[in-house]
Amino acid sequence: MQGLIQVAGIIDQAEADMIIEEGADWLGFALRLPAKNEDLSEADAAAIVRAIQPANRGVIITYLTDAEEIKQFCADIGVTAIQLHGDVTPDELHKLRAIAPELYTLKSLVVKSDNSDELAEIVEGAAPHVDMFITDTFNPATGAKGATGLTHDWDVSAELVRISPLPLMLAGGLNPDNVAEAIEKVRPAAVDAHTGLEGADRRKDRVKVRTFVEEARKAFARIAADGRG
Ligand SMILES: O=C(O)c1ccccc1N[C@@H]1O[C@H](COP(=O)(O)O)[C@@H](O)[C@H]1O
Repeated sequence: MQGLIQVAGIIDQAEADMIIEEGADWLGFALRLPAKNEDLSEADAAAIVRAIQPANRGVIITYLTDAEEIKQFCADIGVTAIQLHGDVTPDELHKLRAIAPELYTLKSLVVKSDNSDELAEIVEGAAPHVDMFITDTFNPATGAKGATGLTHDWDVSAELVRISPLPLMLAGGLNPDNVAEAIEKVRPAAVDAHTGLEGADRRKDRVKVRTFVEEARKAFARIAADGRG
Protein backbone atom coordinates (compact mmCIF):
# COMPACT_ATOMS: atom_id res chain seq x y z
CA MET A 1 0.00 0.00 0.00
CA GLN A 2 3.00 2.35 0.45
CA GLY A 3 3.43 4.93 -2.32
CA LEU A 4 -0.10 4.90 -3.68
CA ILE A 5 -1.38 7.72 -5.88
CA GLN A 6 -5.07 8.63 -6.24
CA VAL A 7 -6.57 11.23 -8.55
CA ALA A 8 -10.06 12.37 -7.56
CA GLY A 9 -13.00 14.02 -9.30
CA ILE A 10 -13.15 11.91 -12.44
CA ILE A 11 -15.42 13.48 -15.07
CA ASP A 12 -15.60 10.96 -17.90
CA GLN A 13 -13.97 7.92 -19.54
CA ALA A 14 -11.46 9.96 -21.53
CA GLU A 15 -10.20 11.62 -18.37
CA ALA A 16 -10.01 8.28 -16.56
CA ASP A 17 -8.03 6.75 -19.44
CA MET A 18 -5.58 9.65 -19.48
CA ILE A 19 -5.01 9.50 -15.71
CA ILE A 20 -4.30 5.76 -15.89
CA GLU A 21 -1.94 6.27 -18.85
CA GLU A 22 -0.03 8.76 -16.71
CA GLY A 23 0.43 6.21 -13.94
CA ALA A 24 -2.07 6.90 -11.13
CA ASP A 25 -3.24 3.86 -9.13
CA TRP A 26 -6.69 4.77 -7.85
CA LEU A 27 -9.39 6.99 -9.37
CA GLY A 28 -11.87 8.77 -7.11
CA PHE A 29 -15.49 9.35 -8.14
CA ALA A 30 -17.27 12.02 -6.07
CA LEU A 31 -20.92 10.96 -5.81
CA ARG A 32 -23.90 11.59 -3.51
CA LEU A 33 -22.53 14.89 -2.27
CA PRO A 34 -24.63 17.25 -0.09
CA ALA A 35 -24.50 20.04 -2.67
CA LYS A 36 -25.55 17.61 -5.43
CA ASN A 37 -22.78 19.05 -7.62
CA GLU A 38 -21.45 15.75 -8.93
CA ASP A 39 -19.23 15.91 -12.01
CA LEU A 40 -20.76 12.81 -13.61
CA SER A 41 -23.84 10.61 -13.37
CA GLU A 42 -23.89 7.40 -11.33
CA ALA A 43 -24.47 5.39 -14.51
CA ASP A 44 -21.41 6.92 -16.15
CA ALA A 45 -19.33 6.28 -13.03
CA ALA A 46 -20.40 2.62 -13.02
CA ALA A 47 -19.44 2.24 -16.69
CA ILE A 48 -15.99 3.76 -16.09
CA VAL A 49 -15.42 1.57 -13.02
CA ARG A 50 -16.27 -1.51 -15.10
CA ALA A 51 -13.74 -0.41 -17.71
CA ILE A 52 -10.81 0.32 -15.37
CA GLN A 53 -11.02 -2.46 -12.76
CA PRO A 54 -9.28 -4.58 -11.65
CA ALA A 55 -6.02 -3.09 -12.96
CA ASN A 56 -6.87 0.28 -11.43
CA ARG A 57 -9.12 0.78 -8.46
CA GLY A 58 -12.24 2.95 -8.53
CA VAL A 59 -13.07 4.62 -5.24
CA ILE A 60 -16.38 6.30 -4.41
CA ILE A 61 -15.93 9.56 -2.51
CA THR A 62 -19.17 10.36 -0.68
CA TYR A 63 -20.90 11.94 2.29
CA LEU A 64 -23.20 8.97 2.83
CA THR A 65 -23.27 7.91 6.50
CA ASP A 66 -25.63 4.91 6.61
CA ALA A 67 -23.87 1.52 6.43
CA GLU A 68 -26.63 -0.27 4.49
CA GLU A 69 -26.87 2.58 1.98
CA ILE A 70 -23.07 2.68 1.55
CA LYS A 71 -22.90 -1.07 0.94
CA GLN A 72 -25.72 -0.97 -1.61
CA PHE A 73 -24.27 2.05 -3.40
CA CYS A 74 -20.84 0.41 -3.73
CA ALA A 75 -22.49 -2.70 -5.16
CA ASP A 76 -24.53 -0.59 -7.61
CA ILE A 77 -21.45 1.25 -8.90
CA GLY A 78 -19.22 -1.85 -8.73
CA VAL A 79 -16.45 -0.47 -6.55
CA THR A 80 -14.56 -2.29 -3.82
CA ALA A 81 -13.37 0.87 -2.05
CA ILE A 82 -15.16 3.80 -0.43
CA GLN A 83 -13.88 7.14 0.87
CA LEU A 84 -16.23 8.42 3.57
CA HIS A 85 -16.08 12.19 3.84
CA GLY A 86 -19.09 12.68 6.14
CA ASP A 87 -19.47 12.41 9.91
CA VAL A 88 -19.85 8.63 10.10
CA THR A 89 -20.05 7.34 13.66
CA PRO A 90 -17.79 4.51 14.89
CA ASP A 91 -20.95 2.41 15.37
CA GLU A 92 -21.90 2.85 11.72
CA LEU A 93 -18.32 2.07 10.61
CA HIS A 94 -18.45 -1.06 12.75
CA LYS A 95 -21.74 -2.03 11.09
CA LEU A 96 -20.32 -1.40 7.63
CA ARG A 97 -17.35 -3.66 8.37
CA ALA A 98 -19.73 -6.37 9.60
CA ILE A 99 -22.05 -6.28 6.59
CA ALA A 100 -19.37 -5.57 3.93
CA PRO A 101 -16.02 -6.89 5.22
CA GLU A 102 -14.60 -6.95 1.68
CA LEU A 103 -15.04 -3.20 1.22
CA TYR A 104 -11.78 -1.21 1.53
CA THR A 105 -12.78 1.82 3.61
CA LEU A 106 -11.06 5.18 3.89
CA LYS A 107 -12.22 7.60 6.60
CA SER A 108 -11.60 11.30 6.16
CA LEU A 109 -9.92 13.46 8.79
CA VAL A 110 -10.78 17.04 7.83
CA VAL A 111 -8.13 19.38 9.20
CA LYS A 112 -9.26 22.74 10.58
CA SER A 113 -7.14 25.36 12.34
CA ASP A 114 -7.82 23.99 15.81
CA ASN A 115 -9.18 20.43 15.70
CA SER A 116 -6.12 18.16 16.03
CA ASP A 117 -7.38 16.66 19.34
CA GLU A 118 -10.75 15.87 17.75
CA LEU A 119 -9.00 14.20 14.79
CA ALA A 120 -6.90 12.07 17.15
CA GLU A 121 -10.16 10.91 18.79
CA ILE A 122 -11.62 10.00 15.38
CA VAL A 123 -8.49 7.96 14.63
CA GLU A 124 -8.87 6.05 17.88
CA GLY A 125 -12.61 5.40 17.41
CA ALA A 126 -12.54 4.55 13.70
CA ALA A 127 -9.27 2.62 13.34
CA PRO A 128 -10.70 -0.78 14.32
CA HIS A 129 -13.31 -0.52 11.54
CA VAL A 130 -11.53 1.04 8.53
CA ASP A 131 -8.46 0.40 6.37
CA MET A 132 -6.95 3.83 5.78
CA PHE A 133 -7.37 7.46 6.83
CA ILE A 134 -7.29 10.44 4.47
CA THR A 135 -6.51 13.94 5.67
CA ASP A 136 -8.13 16.77 3.76
CA THR A 137 -8.58 20.53 4.22
CA PHE A 138 -11.56 22.44 5.64
CA ASN A 139 -12.43 25.71 3.91
CA PRO A 140 -13.95 28.02 6.57
CA ALA A 141 -15.18 30.43 3.89
CA THR A 142 -17.43 27.87 2.21
CA GLY A 143 -17.72 25.05 4.76
CA ALA A 144 -16.34 22.62 2.14
CA LYS A 145 -14.48 19.57 3.47
CA GLY A 146 -12.98 18.35 0.22
CA ALA A 147 -11.86 19.43 -3.24
CA THR A 148 -11.01 22.82 -1.72
CA GLY A 149 -7.66 23.24 -3.47
CA LEU A 150 -6.29 24.36 -0.09
CA THR A 151 -3.40 22.87 1.84
CA HIS A 152 -3.54 22.58 5.64
CA ASP A 153 -0.93 22.52 8.39
CA TRP A 154 1.13 19.49 7.33
CA ASP A 155 2.44 19.14 10.90
CA VAL A 156 -1.10 18.04 11.83
CA SER A 157 -1.10 15.35 9.13
CA ALA A 158 2.43 14.28 10.11
CA GLU A 159 1.30 13.81 13.72
CA LEU A 160 -1.73 11.78 12.53
CA VAL A 161 0.64 9.56 10.53
CA ARG A 162 2.63 9.03 13.74
CA ILE A 163 -0.36 8.09 15.91
CA SER A 164 -2.42 6.15 13.35
CA PRO A 165 -2.16 2.36 13.38
CA LEU A 166 -3.37 2.47 9.76
CA PRO A 167 -1.89 3.93 6.58
CA LEU A 168 -2.80 7.53 5.82
CA MET A 169 -3.47 9.22 2.48
CA LEU A 170 -2.61 12.92 2.33
CA ALA A 171 -4.92 15.22 0.34
CA GLY A 172 -5.83 18.89 0.25
CA GLY A 173 -4.34 21.36 -2.19
CA LEU A 174 -1.70 19.00 -3.54
CA ASN A 175 -0.30 19.72 -6.98
CA PRO A 176 2.81 18.94 -9.05
CA ASP A 177 4.79 21.73 -7.34
CA ASN A 178 4.15 20.80 -3.71
CA VAL A 179 3.54 17.04 -3.65
CA ALA A 180 7.21 16.10 -3.13
CA GLU A 181 7.63 18.50 -0.21
CA ALA A 182 4.35 17.25 1.27
CA ILE A 183 5.48 13.61 1.11
CA GLU A 184 8.86 14.44 2.64
CA LYS A 185 7.23 16.33 5.50
CA VAL A 186 4.18 14.14 6.25
CA ARG A 187 5.47 10.69 5.17
CA PRO A 188 2.02 9.41 4.17
CA ALA A 189 1.35 6.02 2.60
CA ALA A 190 -0.56 7.65 -0.24
CA VAL A 191 -1.41 11.00 -1.83
CA ASP A 192 -4.51 12.27 -3.57
CA ALA A 193 -5.26 15.38 -5.64
CA HIS A 194 -8.20 16.87 -7.49
CA THR A 195 -8.31 20.57 -8.29
CA GLY A 196 -4.54 21.03 -8.37
CA LEU A 197 -4.40 18.83 -11.46
CA GLU A 198 -7.03 20.76 -13.44
CA GLY A 199 -6.50 23.13 -16.32
CA ALA A 200 -8.49 26.28 -17.04
CA ASP A 201 -11.27 24.15 -18.54
CA ARG A 202 -11.71 22.37 -15.15
CA ARG A 203 -10.61 19.06 -16.70
CA LYS A 204 -7.46 17.25 -15.57
CA ASP A 205 -4.41 18.49 -17.43
CA ARG A 206 -2.22 15.67 -18.78
CA VAL A 207 1.08 17.40 -18.05
CA LYS A 208 -0.01 18.24 -14.49
CA VAL A 209 -1.08 14.64 -13.87
CA ARG A 210 2.17 13.30 -15.35
CA THR A 211 4.35 15.66 -13.29
CA PHE A 212 2.33 14.98 -10.13
CA VAL A 213 2.79 11.21 -10.53
CA GLU A 214 6.51 11.57 -11.33
CA GLU A 215 7.18 13.89 -8.38
CA ALA A 216 5.18 11.73 -5.98
CA ARG A 217 6.89 8.49 -7.09
CA LYS A 218 10.35 10.05 -6.67
CA ALA A 219 9.50 11.41 -3.21
CA PHE A 220 8.02 8.08 -2.07
CA ALA A 221 11.21 6.36 -3.27
CA ARG A 222 13.37 8.84 -1.31
CA ILE A 223 11.52 8.34 1.99
CA ALA A 224 11.58 4.57 1.48
CA ALA A 225 15.33 4.65 0.78
CA ASP A 226 16.16 6.54 3.97
CA GLY A 227 13.83 4.36 6.05
CA ARG A 228 11.29 7.12 6.70
CA GLY A 229 8.53 5.70 4.51
O1 LIG B 1 -13.32 15.27 -5.33
C1 LIG B 1 -14.37 15.83 -5.00
O2 LIG B 1 -15.11 16.38 -5.82
C2 LIG B 1 -14.77 15.86 -3.57
C3 LIG B 1 -16.00 16.34 -3.23
C4 LIG B 1 -16.38 16.36 -1.90
C5 LIG B 1 -15.54 15.91 -0.92
C6 LIG B 1 -14.29 15.45 -1.25
C7 LIG B 1 -13.88 15.44 -2.56
N1 LIG B 1 -12.65 15.01 -2.93
C8 LIG B 1 -11.55 14.87 -2.08
O3 LIG B 1 -10.93 16.12 -1.75
C9 LIG B 1 -9.51 15.94 -1.93
C10 LIG B 1 -8.72 17.16 -2.08
O4 LIG B 1 -9.08 17.93 -3.19
P1 LIG B 1 -8.11 19.08 -3.72
O5 LIG B 1 -6.88 18.38 -4.26
O6 LIG B 1 -7.78 19.97 -2.56
O7 LIG B 1 -8.89 19.77 -4.77
C11 LIG B 1 -9.51 15.09 -3.17
O8 LIG B 1 -8.30 14.56 -3.38
C12 LIG B 1 -10.58 14.07 -2.85
O9 LIG B 1 -10.09 13.04 -2.04
